[in-house]
Amino acid sequence: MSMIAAFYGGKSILITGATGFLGKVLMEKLFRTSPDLKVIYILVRPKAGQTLQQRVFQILNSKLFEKVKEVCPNVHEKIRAIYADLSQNDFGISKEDMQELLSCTNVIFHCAATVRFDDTLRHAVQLNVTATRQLLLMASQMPKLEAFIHISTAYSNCNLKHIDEVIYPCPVEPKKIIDSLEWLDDAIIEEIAPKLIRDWPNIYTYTKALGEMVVQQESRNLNIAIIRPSIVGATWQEPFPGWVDNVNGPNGLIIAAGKGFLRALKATPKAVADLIPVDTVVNLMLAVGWYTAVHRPKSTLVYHSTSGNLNPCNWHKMGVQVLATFEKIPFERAFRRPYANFTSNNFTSQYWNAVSHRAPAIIYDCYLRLTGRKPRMTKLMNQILRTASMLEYFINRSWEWSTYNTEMLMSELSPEDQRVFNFDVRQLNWLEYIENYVLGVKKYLLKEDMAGIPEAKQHLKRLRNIHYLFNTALFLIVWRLLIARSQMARNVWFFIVSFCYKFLSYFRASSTLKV
Ligand SMILES: CCCCCCCCCCCCCCCCCCCCCCCCCC(=O)SCCNC(=O)CCNC(=O)[C@H](O)C(C)(C)COP(=O)(O)OP(=O)(O)OC[C@H]1O[C@@H](n2cnc3c(N)ncnc32)[C@H](O)[C@@H]1OP(=O)(O)O
Ligand SMILES: NC(=O)C1=CN([C@@H]2O[C@H](COP(=O)(O)OP(=O)(O)OC[C@H]3O[C@@H](n4cnc5c(N)ncnc54)[C@H](OP(=O)(O)O)[C@@H]3O)[C@@H](O)[C@H]2O)C=CC1
Repeated sequence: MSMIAAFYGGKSILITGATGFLGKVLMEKLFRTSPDLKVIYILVRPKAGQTLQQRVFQILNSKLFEKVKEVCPNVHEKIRAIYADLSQNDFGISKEDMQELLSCTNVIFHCAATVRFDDTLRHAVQLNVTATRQLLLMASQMPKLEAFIHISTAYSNCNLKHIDEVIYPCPVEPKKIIDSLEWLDDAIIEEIAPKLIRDWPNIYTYTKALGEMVVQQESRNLNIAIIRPSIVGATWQEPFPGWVDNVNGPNGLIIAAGKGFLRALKATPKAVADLIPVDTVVNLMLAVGWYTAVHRPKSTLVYHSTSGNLNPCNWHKMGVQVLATFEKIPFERAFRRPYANFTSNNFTSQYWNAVSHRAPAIIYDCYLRLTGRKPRMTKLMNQILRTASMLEYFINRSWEWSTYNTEMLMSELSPEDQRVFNFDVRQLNWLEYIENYVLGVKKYLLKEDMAGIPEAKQHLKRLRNIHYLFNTALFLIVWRLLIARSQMARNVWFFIVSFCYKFLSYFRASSTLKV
């Protein structure tokens, strides 16, 4: 019998960010392993014209929840969506709902955040810092609360090279920043933002570091733990391999590479690609929830959910495997044949951007214009290059995250729990994982049918022939121009032709002699 699964039985669990990538996988696993849990409260806002109920309905009827419906047929009754907008000071939760949350909640998983790297400082502080403080305040009024699990990121201290499982202080107190944002206007805030974030690469990682500090300062006598995942990728095993549902992190780049738009990346091939499967993160979260509630550690423990120091894989190996999978399982209607150049050199990267990205986009747009259609490739390419440049910081460096607490927790689990809530990334086979990942991107993000693979392969062959034809034509044109204009080129040309002629004559003569 799994102790962790039994712990969540009969519990009321509050999840923020349940409609996000991590949140959905967390709910799925909870329902599947502890179908006897009492209720999961999720804080949701209406979005894209959908009401809360429509959003929940859509999640529960997605492929991700297929297995859940078998083990927990009344899952609809066990999920209670509560209107909340975390960017409002009091979350906008109604009095009755708040009363119910305060009196019933046993465990909180705080996943909600803005994960955009380019968000405004005001919005990012509101969500990643102020909302965390507000939630902690709510938690302090919950008499039945047993554990509060805060999800941060392994990159919250990416200005350091070696990162321990401790909370590092930020140069400016979060409270001071929250207070000053109340009276400063937006223009001034954006002006001071670069000075505030100092050596953090973006507002996201900076505000996540502030969020951790808030957790430390406002923890009161709560049982709190912080989990820091690195780059969260598709599912490894559960509920099935390769599930993904957004274009964040590597996903968008895999699409761009598979469709042949992105053929070069400024990346350091030997740098560690610290990917961690989303189901591994979720298993750790549930184990931490149990451990924090049952063992009540004296201080706030931080757990790293990273792969680099236990089972490292570098960007080169990852890239090669991604490309190998594109060969076997190509994406449909590719713009060019997938190919990728990883270079850490600035000049080479600029060169590849010009030759492999911008030039083909301009040529294609000319073709669209000539055929009376609206040009769109340059715009799309600029968007991809902007995204790639925002991720560059993370693919050109390696970090060392210590994992003492995570390993300690692993050793505390019973063999059954180690199996059901497996977060031992040493067991991960990267080649198999990456293949399933790319397949998952094709199936669940691009919604492409496997039946289309022969046609996709045929299309890639056509692209290869066009590529050869184009290169040959280009070579001949350049050569023709050179010969017309330069005596030196003419001399080289005559030298090559006479050399070939002499070689052929010699070959013919020697074969006649043998006969
Ligand atoms: C020998 C060698 C062989 C080599 C072989 C090589 C083989 C080839 C290899 C192939 C690659 C394999 C390796 C990959 C490396 C991965 C590195 C990952 C590092 C991740 C580090 C993460 C660390 C931190 C982890 C964390 O802790 S947290 C979570 C991380 N947080 C994020 O990942 C948010 C980032 N994103 C944004 O911050 C915003 O996206 C923003 C970027 C500002 C744009 O912003 P904007 O321009 O406004 O654009 P959007 O409105 O967002 O989107 C506008 C349109 O672009 C689309 N689109 C959004 N995104 C992406 C995206 N990525 N990629 C592509 N498209 C995207 C969206 O669908 C929309 O399309 P549409 O709807 O218009 O059709
Ligand atoms: N993905 C990754 O690579 C990594 C993620 N993390 C951390 O994991 C956590 C979850 O990330 P992930 O699932 O990937 O992110 P997503 O962007 O997929 O999910 C974010 C969640 O936060 C919710 N949210 C955002 N703004 C509000 C708001 N104003 N009110 C209510 N809810 C809101 C979103 O709701 P809605 O659907 O309405 O937008 C969504 O449910 C975050 O804390 C992130 O920092 C850490 C490391 C890596």
